[in-house]
Amino acid sequence: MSSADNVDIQLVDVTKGYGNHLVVGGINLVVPRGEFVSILGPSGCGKTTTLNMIAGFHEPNSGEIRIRGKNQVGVPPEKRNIGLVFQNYALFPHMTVAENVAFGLKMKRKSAVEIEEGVRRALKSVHLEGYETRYPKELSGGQQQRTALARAIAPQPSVLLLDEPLSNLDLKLREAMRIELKEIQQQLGMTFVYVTHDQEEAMAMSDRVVVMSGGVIAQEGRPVDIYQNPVSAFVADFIGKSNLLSVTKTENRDGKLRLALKGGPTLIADAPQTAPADSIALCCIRPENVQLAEPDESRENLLAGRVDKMVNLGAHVDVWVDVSSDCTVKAQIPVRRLEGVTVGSEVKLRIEPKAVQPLVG
Ligand SMILES: Nc1ncnc2c1ncn2[C@@H]1O[C@H](COP(=O)(O)OP(=O)(O)OP(=O)(O)O)[C@@H](O)[C@H]1O
Repeated sequence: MSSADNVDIQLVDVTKGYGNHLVVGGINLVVPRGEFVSILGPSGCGKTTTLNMIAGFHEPNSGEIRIRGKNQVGVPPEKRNIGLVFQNYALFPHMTVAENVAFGLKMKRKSAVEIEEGVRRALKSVHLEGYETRYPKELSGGQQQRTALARAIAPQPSVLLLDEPLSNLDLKLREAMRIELKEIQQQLGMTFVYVTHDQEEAMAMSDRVVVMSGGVIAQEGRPVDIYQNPVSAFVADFIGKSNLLSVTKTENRDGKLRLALKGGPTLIADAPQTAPADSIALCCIRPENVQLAEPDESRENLLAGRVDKMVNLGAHVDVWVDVSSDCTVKAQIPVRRLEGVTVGSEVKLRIEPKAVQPLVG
């Protein structure tokens, strides 16, 4: 945990409800300075409500929101030293790019020289030098979003809050902007809190991902850790692709966790065990961690089965293998490894114990 003076945002037991509907159910979060944090979750899980409370548009029912150590409850948005880039936070159409970017600096009553310098610096950060005199309608979607970003960062806020800022852009531009946003954030060294329902976006840009479900934090951590060690079926399913296989019996023998899958086959799991053996109801295996074994291979964690379905996706093939009448495992196999394998083939799958993640139901 970072020391207190290195923390930009802290949420302490924050709750928010509308009528008797609790939409944020007691959130604790610490965002250190310079971190890119994504709040990720399905529609309605409370992401925007959480961001709006940090911004000051909504007050929490209970708990504290601290920015750089100071409780912000009761402090209006314009006094919070935050920048905002929201999907619907449109540019002023009657103002040029430079005037849009100057807006926040003017509100802060900066001098003409400071405004000019601030606009120049912000436009340089987002690679829009030369566009100063254009109007928003003369810009592409990506350029408009970069202008909105420049407008938000020009007053040099402590923290930038972004709510689905890329969702109106087409896929190609969205992917390009992900890389650009991350680079800009790193160059500025500014704290970014980014709300999205797009797990790829969150994984690609964030230092840390906070997964929300039903108004609470389901898991938080580095993208790689969340991907490799989801703590629940919800997180495993929401982040990336996964096999979620039913476990009928769990046994801890010789220091190894043995999971009996529905229909008979057993897998050994070598993953941090976060729950008692008898509460484990599922295991998560990522399809890319399932390999084709040699026919004569003999070792632990081999599953024999019959190919049920194959979908060729170019570089790899998704292969569904029935390993019992009640259990199908999906594997992602490089095309070159699949010679001679067709639907109906008998195959053997190999899954490393560290790729088997036990989960409670
Ligand atoms: N002003 C309001 N009055 C009543 N209910 C609200 C209000 N604002 C949000 N809600 C409810 O709170 C819940 C969380 O909404 P929120 O916008 O935070 O979700 P979200 O995770 O950001 O979803 P999305 O990705 O769809 O924007 C939803 O069930 C929503 O209907």
